[in-house]
Amino acid sequence: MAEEPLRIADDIADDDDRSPVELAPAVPAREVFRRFWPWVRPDRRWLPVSTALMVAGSAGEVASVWLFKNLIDDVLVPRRFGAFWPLAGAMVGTALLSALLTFLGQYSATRVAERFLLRLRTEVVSHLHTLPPDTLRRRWHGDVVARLTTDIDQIEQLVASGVIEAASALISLVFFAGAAFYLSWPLALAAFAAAPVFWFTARRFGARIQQLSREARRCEGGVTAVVEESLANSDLAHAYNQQDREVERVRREGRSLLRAELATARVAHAYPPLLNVVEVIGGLMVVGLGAFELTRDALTLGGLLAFAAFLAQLFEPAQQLSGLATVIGSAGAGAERVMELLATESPIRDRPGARDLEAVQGRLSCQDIRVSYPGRHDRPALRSVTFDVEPGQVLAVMGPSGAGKSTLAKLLVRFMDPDPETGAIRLDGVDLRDVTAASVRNAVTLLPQDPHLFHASVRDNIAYGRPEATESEVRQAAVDADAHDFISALPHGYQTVLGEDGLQLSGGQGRRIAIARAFLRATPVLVLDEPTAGLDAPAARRVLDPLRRLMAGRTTVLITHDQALARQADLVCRLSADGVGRCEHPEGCSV
Ligand SMILES: Nc1ncnc2c1ncn2[C@@H]1O[C@H](COP(=O)(O)OP(=O)(O)OP(=O)(O)O)[C@@H](O)[C@H]1O
Repeated sequence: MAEEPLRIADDIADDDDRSPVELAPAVPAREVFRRFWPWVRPDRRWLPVSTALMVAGSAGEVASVWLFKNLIDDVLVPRRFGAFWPLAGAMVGTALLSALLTFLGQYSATRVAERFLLRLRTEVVSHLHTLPPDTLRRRWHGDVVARLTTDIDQIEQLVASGVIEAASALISLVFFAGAAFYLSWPLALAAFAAAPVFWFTARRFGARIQQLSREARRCEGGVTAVVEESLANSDLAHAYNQQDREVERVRREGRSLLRAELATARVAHAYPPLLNVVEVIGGLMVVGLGAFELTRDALTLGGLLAFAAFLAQLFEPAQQLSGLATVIGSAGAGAERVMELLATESPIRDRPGARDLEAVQGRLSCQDIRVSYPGRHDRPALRSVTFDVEPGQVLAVMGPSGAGKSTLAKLLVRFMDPDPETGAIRLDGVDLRDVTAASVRNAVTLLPQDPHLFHASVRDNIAYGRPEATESEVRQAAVDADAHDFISALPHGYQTVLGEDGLQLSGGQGRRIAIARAFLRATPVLVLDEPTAGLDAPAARRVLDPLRRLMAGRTTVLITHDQALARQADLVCRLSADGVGRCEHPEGCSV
């Protein structure tokens, strides 16, 4: 599902030279509004308020220009200085009021825009967190980050600030145009002859910009993804002397982005100067006609200058409105990518009416399950796996690489479910598919190989699964995990922020933090995925003691390659290379 839009586009691309983005369907503005309006809705009352304030600011500008006309006609031309002071006072007052209203309008528009961004970004992130890790891993993280930043920004520029700007530009346009017509309708008609040219160019340019900016956004996602992956694997790049290759990878993606951005810039930056040419021609026509009107006394000098000022003011909202085509184009491109993220569904969904698992004892059974990854139904990762583990017993799971051990761990925390129409995994006799995934995860703690340390204090890292834990509970968990001594020796003890000032823990210390985290959760079932893998013998020994304490009295599924560790288990499940499970007592008698 997640990959679908690109896959479809790739298929088409086989017999077409255009890029996938050019071929993917554009999202029309109406659809962008329909999909993203719910995140604007809580602030919808502010849209007219911001628009009204900005329009009032524009009205103030109209009034200022009108006062300027009076200044010329009543003070400068007749050389009557007496009328200057009241006019000057009125002009300053109007300018101040107009500045205040414009400020308030723009501030409230920014507030609406930022609150929209906050809501939508949080919603997309919360949707991403409904997806199991495998579904997320299938995507480039950098590309997801680009969708959460640039693409969401572009949607905002249409559905929140775009609405306010368009409405206030439209109303300002009416104000300035009304004032211009009031001053001299023949001049105004001449000036407005340029309007169809604006409209036509806006449409042509808008469509092209939409197409180009979609390609640019796709390339930007690629750059972010490669930079992120490259930095995340920097130790490998250094160790294998592949830094230049990593730089080249980023440069290659960057070149595609450069090409796409330049193509967009050629169109987007050609547009305003072209409009300026139209503006100059329109202005000259007005001056020529204005001079004619002056000679036949149909217009005063102040009137002509005020007219020119209105016209200049009018071009800004006109340009804003025609720039809307660009905004619509970019928002359509961003919307397509964000909608695709939101449409990615989790393969793990609670059944309607699924209840919570409660008061779990820890009797774990697995009956003849088969498990396949998406698109690999012909080659199941696990099949015919059966075992029964009583509360408090330890089941060691062994098997060669690729046999399906980690897949079994994923099933036990419901990152995946067994294939439909096959057996079930039961906890205290309840099929895990019949209860909520959250309650399964409340009963089962997974200790993955990677301790997953966050850039946060040691205390917060330990309390990750129970943020409300008291300081003494956190400390006790660290003591139980044999981590208290090295934590106390850190510069700020439990408040030391990991990763800050280059502070890294050793592999064994990291594991013990993770064990402390598991102690604090204190669930009846544990899944340990190769808890000593990657550690040297002394570090592994330091991890084993706290692990034994952790496992005591808890049903434990222990994935391991270590024969010595497996011998201490109550049961052993051996998975063959093709994912078939066979269970036995450690001594070799079949269960
Ligand atoms: N996300 C995935 N998508 C598709 N196939 C997968 C995925 N994860 C694992 N597999 C496949 O499922 C099979 C079992 O993988 P799994 O990771 O469970 O093996 P394992 O026994 O844990 O291996 P190892 O000891 O090397 O960690 C392998 O053939 C693997 O290629």
